[in-house]
Amino acid sequence: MMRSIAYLGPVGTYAETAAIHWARLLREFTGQTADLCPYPSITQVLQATAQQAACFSVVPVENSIEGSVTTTLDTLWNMAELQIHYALVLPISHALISQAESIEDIQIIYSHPQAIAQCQIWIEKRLPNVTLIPTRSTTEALQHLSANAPVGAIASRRAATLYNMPTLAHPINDHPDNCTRFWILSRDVSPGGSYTSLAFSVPANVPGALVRPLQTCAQRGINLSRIESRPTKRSLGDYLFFLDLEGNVSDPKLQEALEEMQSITETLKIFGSYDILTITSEI
Ligand SMILES: O=C(O)C(=O)C[C@]1(C(=O)O)C=C[C@@H](O)C=C1
Repeated sequence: MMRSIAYLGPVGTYAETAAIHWARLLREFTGQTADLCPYPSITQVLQATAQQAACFSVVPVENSIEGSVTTTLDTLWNMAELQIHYALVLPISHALISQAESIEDIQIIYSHPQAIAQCQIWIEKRLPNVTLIPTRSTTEALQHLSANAPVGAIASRRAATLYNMPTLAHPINDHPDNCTRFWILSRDVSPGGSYTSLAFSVPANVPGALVRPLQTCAQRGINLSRIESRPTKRSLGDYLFFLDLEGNVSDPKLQEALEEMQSITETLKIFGSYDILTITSEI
């Protein structure tokens, strides 16, 4: 059966690279083939699977330099249907792409805010007066390039090749080991694995409101590998908490912790248990 994988497009994004790797892994694991469907925003990528237009959504969730991709976390919180099947960690290496004669000629740089943030020090040093304009993806930025305008885009070298555009500098990310974690989500129950992700809101902003849910894990020796807070958007100072735990939902210890957590949180959403794969091969 042909399946479809939704990703943040257009063709040439880092999310597409993650989706291509996922299509390969899916073929290896299950023998199933999949076609790739680009969407213009992360929200639409997630909605595609929630609304059954796609079987999987591939979305960035965290970057080693810039931290969380907040659109992914905020959209998932409002979407009960999706479960994480795998996490893929990909190396991210940015290029400055432009038809300008030299780097110093560039007056405007377009890119995805995450990519701009990952190259802040380089931009400050080489182009301190440049105007930075956010786009919905790194390859969307390439659409603004022109031979007659002093503009540049930050995207991958793969994107530069695909769109036949010159690379003026590479790599320009501020840290060489830059990598982004992507989640592969589906409506099906997650397969299980070494990590469990969840999010909760707390009943009231009172002492212990956060510590009590965390203690359910600490008391059972369950390691917390990540915690992130996001505003509930209900009122200032009111937060949701996203946790990654080491362990599988089916572990009795984790089951007990989650049952207790359920009783002391306002809303608890469990996004499933999955394994993390680090991708080093090129596509
Ligand atoms: O714009 C892209 O190419 C994306 O795939 C999005 C995205 C992100 O949102 O984090 C993915 C990886 C990089 O961290 C930069 C941008």
